[in-house]
Amino acid sequence: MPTFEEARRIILGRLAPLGTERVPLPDALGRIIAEDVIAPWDMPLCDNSAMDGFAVRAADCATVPASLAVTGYLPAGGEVSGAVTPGCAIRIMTGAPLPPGCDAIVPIEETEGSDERVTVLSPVAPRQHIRFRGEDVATGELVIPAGTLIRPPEISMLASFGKALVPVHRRVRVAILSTGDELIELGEQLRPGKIVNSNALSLAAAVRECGGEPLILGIARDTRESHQEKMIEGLKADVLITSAGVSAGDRDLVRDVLADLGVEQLFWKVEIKPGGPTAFGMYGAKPVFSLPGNPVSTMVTFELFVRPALLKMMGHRRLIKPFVTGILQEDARKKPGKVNFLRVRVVRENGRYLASTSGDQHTGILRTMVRANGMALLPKEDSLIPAGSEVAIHLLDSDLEMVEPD
Ligand SMILES: Nc1nc2c(c(=O)[nH]1)N[C@H]1C(S)=C(S)[C@@H](COP(=O)(O)OP(=O)(O)OC[C@H]3O[C@@H](n4cnc5c(N)ncnc54)[C@H](O)[C@@H]3O)O[C@H]1N2
Ligand code: MOO
Repeated sequence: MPTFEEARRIILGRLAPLGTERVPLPDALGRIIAEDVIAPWDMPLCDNSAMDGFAVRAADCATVPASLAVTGYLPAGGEVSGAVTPGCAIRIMTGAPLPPGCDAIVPIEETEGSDERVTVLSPVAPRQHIRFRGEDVATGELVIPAGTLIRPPEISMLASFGKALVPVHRRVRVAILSTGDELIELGEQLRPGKIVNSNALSLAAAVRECGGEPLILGIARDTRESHQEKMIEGLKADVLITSAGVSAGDRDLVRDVLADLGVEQLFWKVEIKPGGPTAFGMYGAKPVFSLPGNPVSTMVTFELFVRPALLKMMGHRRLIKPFVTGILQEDARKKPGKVNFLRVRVVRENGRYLASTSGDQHTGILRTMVRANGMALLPKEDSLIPAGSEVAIHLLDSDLEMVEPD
């Protein structure tokens, strides 16, 4: 039985980034850029003013106060019409192109005067408050290397260089199939023995959260025919995730039917709890994840196995959430033999992560997952991890690092 790290290596070893597409710039947020971006022109494109004030010749202001005649006005977006001549200044706004003849900008606060004449009050150094052509990026420079995650700053840079369409790795299309006769869909009348197909929705949300496109296939009933029909549909997507029907029950048909359809199983069962019965296979180049049905196990195994896989397929290089070291706040007990992921509530105090159990750790208890914002790794052979021990924790949400305003 593989450890969870071995299982993840098997999965990632089989996957490669999907192809690329060109998308409108506003839609590129969160995607991975697929080609290097080289600056097609200098940025800024011309020398311009960094301040609202006056374009001057520094030599004219060698001794202050210096009185100069105002001979023009250049707003941002304005066109240069005349030069700054000796003894003169041009009123200029931030971003306006520099008129010839000037070699410094004096901020308005350092002057006084009327529309016709200005008095410069403070000493002026040549080149002050000028943004020079190409000082940000020069033509031909590599500004965004392929493989970069597109965030608002990359959007800004791409927009500045006129890139209306951006080459990015494709979003992964992920088919989600729930299995089981006990399932009803959200909105249907609930009755004893039936449960809402919540896994389809939590999985779709998790897929969307990491940038993929979920395709919910609905419910396969506990017959081979129903499984087959839905799985054939699901295998048309880039990835198929099934939930439930993967342990030892007499109706656990998932692995059998997948095998009949030509999915090569690479592992079944991983040395973890929750999530032990997870299976993984490949259908050609397409990964197929068979996650256990308990909603908690479904979400934990998504985190450990599916998220890194989807990220890799979408061109990401950083695939795995890091562990932080936390301090366990109470004793934790487990059976030896498997790594356990303890659902924990983590708080940050004086730079340390303090982790308390979020409650009953049975896999059937969903509330404990809702309360958790981390998963603490309890080592395979331990049976008692005493309060005060250091544990490795995967943080599940970034909200933890935020603080409330005073
Ligand atoms: N004899 C054994 N029994 C079980 C084993 C085992 O090794 N031997 N493993 C247990 C473990 S661990 C888990 S986890 C579960 C996983 O079982 P399955 O993946 O086959 O899932 P089911 O038994 O069909 O369902 C488990 C549980 O989850 C509920 N469920 C299923 N689908 C959904 C859904 N779409 N949305 C919400 N909830 C769902 C289902 O009703 C069950 O309560 O097996 C143990 N048994
Ligand atoms: O894998 Mo099951 O999730 O241990 O309960």
